[in-house]
Amino acid sequence: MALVAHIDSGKTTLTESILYKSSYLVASGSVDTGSTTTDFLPAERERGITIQSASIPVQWKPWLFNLIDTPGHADFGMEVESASRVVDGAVVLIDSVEGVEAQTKGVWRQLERYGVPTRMMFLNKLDRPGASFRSSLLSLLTHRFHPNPMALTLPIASFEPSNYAHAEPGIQGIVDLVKWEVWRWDKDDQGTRHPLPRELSKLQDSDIFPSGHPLVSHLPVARTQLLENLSMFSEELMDKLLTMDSESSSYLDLDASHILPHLRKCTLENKILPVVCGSAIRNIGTETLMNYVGELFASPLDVPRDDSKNAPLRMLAWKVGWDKRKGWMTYVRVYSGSLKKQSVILNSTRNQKEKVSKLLLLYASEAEEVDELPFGSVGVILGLKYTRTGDTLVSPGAPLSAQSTMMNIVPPPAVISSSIIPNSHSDLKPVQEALESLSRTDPSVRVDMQEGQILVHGLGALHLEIVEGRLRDEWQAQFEFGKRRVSYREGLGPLNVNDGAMDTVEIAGTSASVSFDIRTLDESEVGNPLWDGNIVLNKQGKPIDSPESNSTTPESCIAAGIFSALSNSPHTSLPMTRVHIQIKDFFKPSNLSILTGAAAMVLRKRLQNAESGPVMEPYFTFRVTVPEDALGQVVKDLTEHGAELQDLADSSASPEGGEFGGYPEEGNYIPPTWISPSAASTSLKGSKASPRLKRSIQAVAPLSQMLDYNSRLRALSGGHGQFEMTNAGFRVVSEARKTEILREIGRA
Ligand SMILES: Nc1nc2c(ncn2[C@@H]2O[C@H](COP(=O)(O)OP(=O)(O)OP(=O)(O)O)[C@@H](O)[C@H]2O)c(=O)[nH]1
Repeated sequence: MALVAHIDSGKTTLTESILYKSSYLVASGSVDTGSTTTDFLPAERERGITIQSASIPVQWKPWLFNLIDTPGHADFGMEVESASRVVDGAVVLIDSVEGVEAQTKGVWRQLERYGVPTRMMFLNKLDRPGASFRSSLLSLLTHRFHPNPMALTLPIASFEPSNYAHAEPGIQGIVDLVKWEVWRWDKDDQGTRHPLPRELSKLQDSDIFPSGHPLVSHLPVARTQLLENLSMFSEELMDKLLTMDSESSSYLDLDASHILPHLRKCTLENKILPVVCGSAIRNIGTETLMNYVGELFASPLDVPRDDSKNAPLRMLAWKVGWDKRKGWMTYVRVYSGSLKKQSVILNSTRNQKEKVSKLLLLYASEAEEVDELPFGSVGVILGLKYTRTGDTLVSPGAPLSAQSTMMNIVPPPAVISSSIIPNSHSDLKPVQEALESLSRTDPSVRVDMQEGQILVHGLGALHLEIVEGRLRDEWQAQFEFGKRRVSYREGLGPLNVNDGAMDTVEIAGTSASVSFDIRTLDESEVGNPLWDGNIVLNKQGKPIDSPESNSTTPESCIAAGIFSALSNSPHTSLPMTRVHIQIKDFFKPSNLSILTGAAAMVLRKRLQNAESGPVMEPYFTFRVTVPEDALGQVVKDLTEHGAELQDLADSSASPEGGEFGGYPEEGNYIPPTWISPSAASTSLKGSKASPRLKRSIQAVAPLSQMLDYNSRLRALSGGHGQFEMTNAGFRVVSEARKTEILREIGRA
């Protein structure tokens, strides 16, 4: 199970709270004092952000979870990508002051891409002034997360009725609408549980809510709506409700045991999106969340796979780490069979045998050595030398059918690069080795040589900063970092040559022949705008994912040549993207290894003969929040830097459901605004222009124009502006901009 969300939504804080509640920690740590369990890299503790995802086994009641805390910053998106590939469930956190944010959508897309079977939303930070349960729930509809978000719990802002009238912010308790109980936190972080009466009259007289408390009359309405909405997806529940009298009982006497099986089925079938709430920092709502994760999420047994405990061993390496003392650490999820220590396994992606030395279960930075990793577990293998993220591992004797590789984990595109200059000649080799090791632990870091210079490519400016720090701290490399440069791409230009002709080249006296079909990818084949790459197919039309380090078949040798030629266009030396190539035919030479060079030469010649293609540059979506009085200046600066404005909003305005493009509110229970009274107080502010009122702007801009945006925004807003950015994909540039780019890279 993974916790995923936009940066700063509280994932690490919630992880601490879960560990604390599951008795793993004596007292929960804090990101604000740098004492958390999962953020253990020095850079994570210094900055209070998660950079690498950490996996911890957690025993919660009868359930055993592997909890993965992932980074929220888009620059570390590779970690979410890998986690999404291996989990059966994800809890998506939302900061209830902000609602759905840019990266919430980013991680949601990643969960969808890998088909994570079960998901739940946790509306966090309800203790904060300005938090709104209603607006956050509505933002799930407006942003089209799910047509049926279903609130299973509601926040109790206060047990004192008059606080609702005076718009006192906060959260003191939670109502569980399914289990029909109230959780109450007085001062400490231990909540007490109180079952609610099953009869309306008793509910009104109960001593849980003092008389006049607005929730007393609202809760039966909320439960009735929840059950009626759920019954739309379950005939059995509907039949049951029809036999009950909703007027007199409001379905209050229906026990949770009659509701949970329907909730679980609808969650597994993705018909509803369960929503719970709380405040991670105060340990409010953690237990209810974990109970629902246990009760509703898919277990490895629910997910339809033909694998099982007794099937042959099959694992996916979802992350590779490096530790000074332990060496290479390969994080795996065991999909079938079980793995014993001191055994030999086969990396079926690379066709390479590997020796397992030790097996570990990790508790963030602490490790426990075990003899076996059973089916369903997430653990670490020590001793593997060749395995990389995304590789499939099986037992060497496994039947061929079990050796097929699983869906690969594809790193998001690199958009920024920097040159690395070793301090002296003797530092060159250690720097290269450090880079090789680092890119093995983080496949979203790519390294190449261009005109004698080492270039390191990453997902954003912060990513490169972390790379720089890790090279120095973890590998003690001695180097200087050059100027950061945006990464550009070239597409395929019109082809001039006779398509598909067999080209023969001679290398070292041996001749080899290859032919390809080449074309530009269609829009429909690109699919996700963030996708960046080429499609290479073998003769039978099967995709070849990435160049293998030690190619053994003629076609993998040819593919290695294709990838090498595409990494560097003959026109601009930029990497080529969105090219579709199929190997059409080849003549196998006596020496296989020359096929790689031959394929690269043939392809390069074809590309040279083609006209030069469109140049593309990375665009980012910027969400900028500034005081009203700085708005004009900030907008002007954005437009001057080539940004396209998408949205201007009063940042305190709550998104209304049913907005253009959103899912309709009908058929959903949407609580009233007063449920979180602090939100009511915020919306009373009105929209009169005031220098304190914050406004937010959303714009899409070329990254190249925004590298110094941090300092620019500081100057424009007197230090009161904030922004966040997410990758919006590569876009084709105008002819004028192409000339500028070619000049910048020294090709004009
Ligand atoms: N008021 C309030 N603050 C919270 C809550 N949960 C987390 N925070 C604070 O929000 C900030 C971010 O919390 P983190 O737990 O680091 O968030 P994160 O989502 O793990 O952040 P990244 O991993 O960097 O994406 C910290 O200052 C926390 O103390 C909450 O429930 N209420």
